[in-house]
Amino acid sequence: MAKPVSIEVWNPNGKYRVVSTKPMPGTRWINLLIQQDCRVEICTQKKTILSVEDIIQLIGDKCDGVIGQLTEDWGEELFKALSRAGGKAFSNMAVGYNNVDVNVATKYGVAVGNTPGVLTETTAELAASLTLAAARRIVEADEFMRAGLYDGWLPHLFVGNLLKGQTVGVIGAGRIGSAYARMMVEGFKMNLIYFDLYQSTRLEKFVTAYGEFLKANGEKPVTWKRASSMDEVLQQADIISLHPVLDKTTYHLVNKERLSKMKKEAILINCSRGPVIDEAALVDHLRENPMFRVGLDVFEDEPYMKPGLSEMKNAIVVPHIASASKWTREGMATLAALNVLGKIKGYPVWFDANRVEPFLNENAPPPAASPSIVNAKALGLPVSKL
Ligand SMILES: NC(=O)c1ccc[n+]([C@@H]2O[C@H](COP(=O)([O-])OP(=O)(O)OC[C@H]3O[C@@H](n4cnc5c(N)ncnc54)[C@H](O)[C@@H]3O)[C@@H](O)[C@H]2O)c1
Ligand SMILES: O=C(O)[C@H](O)CO
Repeated sequence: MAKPVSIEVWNPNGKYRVVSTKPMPGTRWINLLIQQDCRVEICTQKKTILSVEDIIQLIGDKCDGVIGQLTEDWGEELFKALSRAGGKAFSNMAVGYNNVDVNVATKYGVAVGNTPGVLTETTAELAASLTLAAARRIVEADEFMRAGLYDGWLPHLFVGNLLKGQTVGVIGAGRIGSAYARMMVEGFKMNLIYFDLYQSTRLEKFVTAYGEFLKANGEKPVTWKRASSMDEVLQQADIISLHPVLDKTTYHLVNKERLSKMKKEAILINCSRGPVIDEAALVDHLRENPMFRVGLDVFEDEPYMKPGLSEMKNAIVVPHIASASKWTREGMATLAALNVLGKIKGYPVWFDANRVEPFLNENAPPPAASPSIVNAKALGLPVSKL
């Protein structure tokens, strides 16, 4: 029998019981739920990753909806428990939902929400930060300084890579991949090569227009290319940033063979999901190719790193913080809460999950809709443009 989990309760007399498996940033999300007659219970247990048993306890006998986290395993057991408690809504506080078995949720009639859009720029900015940190060896140089090793300027000290004029490769040019591509192209005048299952016409138009602007100003224009295979990106790019969803097609997308196709001095960035890279193969590659560098926000077996990774000087590692800006995290909490609230209240689903701004405006009430429900079609939920 699992130990009881500690909770904090808001609006105890609310009609609908909504559980959040973690305290989330800001208070707007709590207020929005309370205003719509919800009793909000927040798990305050000092345990980073809750087990399935912990969450079943939190769900209890009566629960209308749950806001959960990407560290939780939302499959048969949890959706069964939620459905048994009368629950009809779940939302991840994340855009990625590879921790959720959506088919199982649909089977139990539970809507599954996620939080796209609000984290696009914040996540792309972290990918850009890792790119710069890796290119200019900032973490190594910082450690060197703090260790008291600096005894004067030297021509060879921490020489890194210039980005201007080099080629940035993006795998998965969706919301975040495209935002990152624009930052690198516009900010550092890099040429773009990308691979995605779909064409990103907006991104291509952006690079073309910026190239024309540069040309008109007497500068070398930037260029773009849509690669016909991922290997083309790996072979041609100097910087490669991974932004696909994690699913069966992207598991170990970057493996030993693909690493060997990349330039010896390339930089690989991953702010998508850890299992997109075969991390053990990456450690070997880093060991054998000291000029190859990586910037990683995500890991295959989070919270752990594969043996050897933490010792590699040519790796920069941060703990899954890509969406960690205050505005974004508060916005994610709001979108997740509104996903759950919308289903509970019987509201329709918002017509475009990418246009979430009306839900984030603190000075106006949000639309009466769920911002983003990934199984809306399968559940036959109505769609609305309000
Ligand atoms: N590190 C973090 O904190 C963090 C933050 C936000 C998102 N993410 C991750 O980033 C992912 C992408 O988010 P998004 O909002 O840009 O999603 P998105 O759906 O807009 O973009 C994903 C893109 O990947 C492409 N894709 C899918 N399979 C592919 C394949 N096999 N090869 C190449 N491209 C493929 C899709 O066509 C799509 O364009 C999320 O699913 C999540 O896992 C991580
Ligand atoms: O998928 C997501 O949203 C991230 O991993 C956390 O922001």
